Amino acid sequence: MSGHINVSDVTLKFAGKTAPLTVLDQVSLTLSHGEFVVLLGPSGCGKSTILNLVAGFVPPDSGTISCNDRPVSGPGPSRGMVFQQPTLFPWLTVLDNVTFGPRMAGVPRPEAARMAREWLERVGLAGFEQHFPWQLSGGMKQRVALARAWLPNPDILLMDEPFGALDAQTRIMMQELLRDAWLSTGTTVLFVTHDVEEALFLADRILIMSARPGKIVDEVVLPFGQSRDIETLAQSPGYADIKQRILHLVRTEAKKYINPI
Ligand SMILES: Nc1ncnc2c1ncn2[C@@H]1O[C@H](COP(=O)(O)OP(=O)(O)OP(=O)(O)O)[C@@H](O)[C@H]1O
Repeated sequence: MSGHINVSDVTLKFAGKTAPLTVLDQVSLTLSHGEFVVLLGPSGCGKSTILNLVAGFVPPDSGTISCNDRPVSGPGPSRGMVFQQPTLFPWLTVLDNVTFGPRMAGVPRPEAARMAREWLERVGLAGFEQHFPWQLSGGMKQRVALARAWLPNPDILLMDEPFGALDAQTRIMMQELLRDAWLSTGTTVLFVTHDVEEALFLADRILIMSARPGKIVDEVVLPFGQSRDIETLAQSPGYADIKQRILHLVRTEAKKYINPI
């Protein structure tokens, strides 16, 4: 099925100083087509590693990962990735950055440019096609990264704290932009953040991870519906209780780093 992610019993170890470091311990999670799922958990618990596994950048030591019912054996165009740093090519214009992937995949330049202009307009960058990355603010660069990730129409977007480096106001605008784009495309999104309010605005479902070795320890399904207003969401019934529950879960796990059991 398109946009479906299945991570089953995945364990991953990295080489440590003296012994292998178990980063993920029998992690399982499933995302349905079009779902927006946020991973929350203490620093170092393996959130980015889960994205890297689903992206196909690293293989698991054991367990299986499949997307669209096919085993993941490497990166592929059905899975886009957005990082905290926008990683644009500094020597290419905005338009050439956004069309780079499709052009490499053989899409004719005029067709790639037409699609890129559509996406640049959607992310509020019409008129900036010929600018270079150094002429853009951090938020504008991240808009370019969003347009670039969405242009090939991926089934799945993997987002690793994409707004973590932005100021509070820009961050809110980017969250609204992302939610609108997600609602209109139906792309499945797996999103990593440390920000509980960001998770509450964006997600259908929040998965809470334990301290390392990472496991999924809890799941919160958000009852706020599709239509969310970032200014008034906090007044929704249940918001304060859900936020408190999530903060408690995340803080409990984070404290295990400070006071390991
Ligand atoms: N390539 C690697 N080689 C060795 N260790 C690694 C590698 N990548 C990640 N790690 C270790 O694996 C653990 C999990 O890293 P990961 O980046 O997935 O955590 P995270 O939950 O995303 O953290 P943060 O929230 O701080 O970004 C960390 O202890 C990290 O040092």
